Amino acid sequence: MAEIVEAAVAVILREDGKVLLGQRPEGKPWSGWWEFPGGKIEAGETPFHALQRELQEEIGIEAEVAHPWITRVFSYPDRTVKLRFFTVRRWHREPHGKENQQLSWELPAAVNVSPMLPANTPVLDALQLPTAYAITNLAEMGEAAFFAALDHALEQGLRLVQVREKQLSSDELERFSREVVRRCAVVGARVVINGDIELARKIGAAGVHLPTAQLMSLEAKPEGMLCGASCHNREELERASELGLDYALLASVNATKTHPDTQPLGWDRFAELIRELPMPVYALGGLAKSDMDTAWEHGAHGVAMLRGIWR
Ligand SMILES: Nc1nc2c([nH]c(=O)n2[C@H]2C[C@H](O)[C@@H](COP(=O)(O)OP(=O)(O)OP(=O)(O)O)O2)c(=O)[nH]1
Repeated sequence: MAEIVEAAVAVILREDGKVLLGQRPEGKPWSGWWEFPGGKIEAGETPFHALQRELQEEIGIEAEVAHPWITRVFSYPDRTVKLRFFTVRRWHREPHGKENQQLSWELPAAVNVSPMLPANTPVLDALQLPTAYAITNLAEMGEAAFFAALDHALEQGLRLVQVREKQLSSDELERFSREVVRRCAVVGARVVINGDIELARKIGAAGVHLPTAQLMSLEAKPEGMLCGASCHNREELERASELGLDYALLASVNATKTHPDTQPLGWDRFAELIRELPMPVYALGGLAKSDMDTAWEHGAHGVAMLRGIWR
């Protein structure tokens, strides 16, 4: 079996949404290709220490905090790499190329430098998922209050919404979903439809969100659309990873009104369950935007909300 190289890699995120990319210097394999700053984890080093050392050596910064994010395994012709990604939102000093390499701040949705190391393409897709994820709550709010809250949340920056309204007839669901898609499109927000791949395609939604039963029975990820799933345990998360889904929701972090009898996971169990997964995972269950930092600290991509977002 080919050697497995483990690396610690930093997604350094600026407040304007841009991430820092660097060009691999002369003399290294794949020189000239663009990558996230980082490098090999040496014997005896933790991933976090390797990250700090590489950031210091390559770009002269110190991460103030670095949160574990996703872990991706990729096979190059000569080696397999296991890339442990961290997000870094606060750091000390200004990054500069200490190895004479070019650096560039880029929007994940519109990267202007190339070529990118091939392992990183899905990572740029994952970075286009916003950190706040909303689930519709028409059932409890009624249409007028819901649409007012949706418009307000979109104005405040919401960019990803799941339509989940199990009480509606199929006609009502189509009508409601079309209206959500229409309002979201105005600001470029994406919509996923719970459980209905056909409806998602028919109305031009960005994708579909699979309830757990559908996740476990589906044989392949639906093509050409954003696709996530609801998970409650490691087995379901691994299924989502095998299918190559774009994200997962893991519930329930706290006790919720919708599922009062379910034993909540709590943050430590949440962090344990999502370790080393290749796709971003949102924390769900009794959470609000104010829980974002705690979610990041525990490895989540962000927070999914059914009630907390509409207040
Ligand atoms: N740093 C980094 N490495 C990546 C990324 N994507 C990706 O496939 N890789 C691969 C390239 C390498 O095979 C491996 C990381 O090793 P590296 O060559 O950057 O590590 P290093 O700086 O410690 O290298 P070296 O001087 O010891 O040769 O992971 C990425 O975004 N950043």
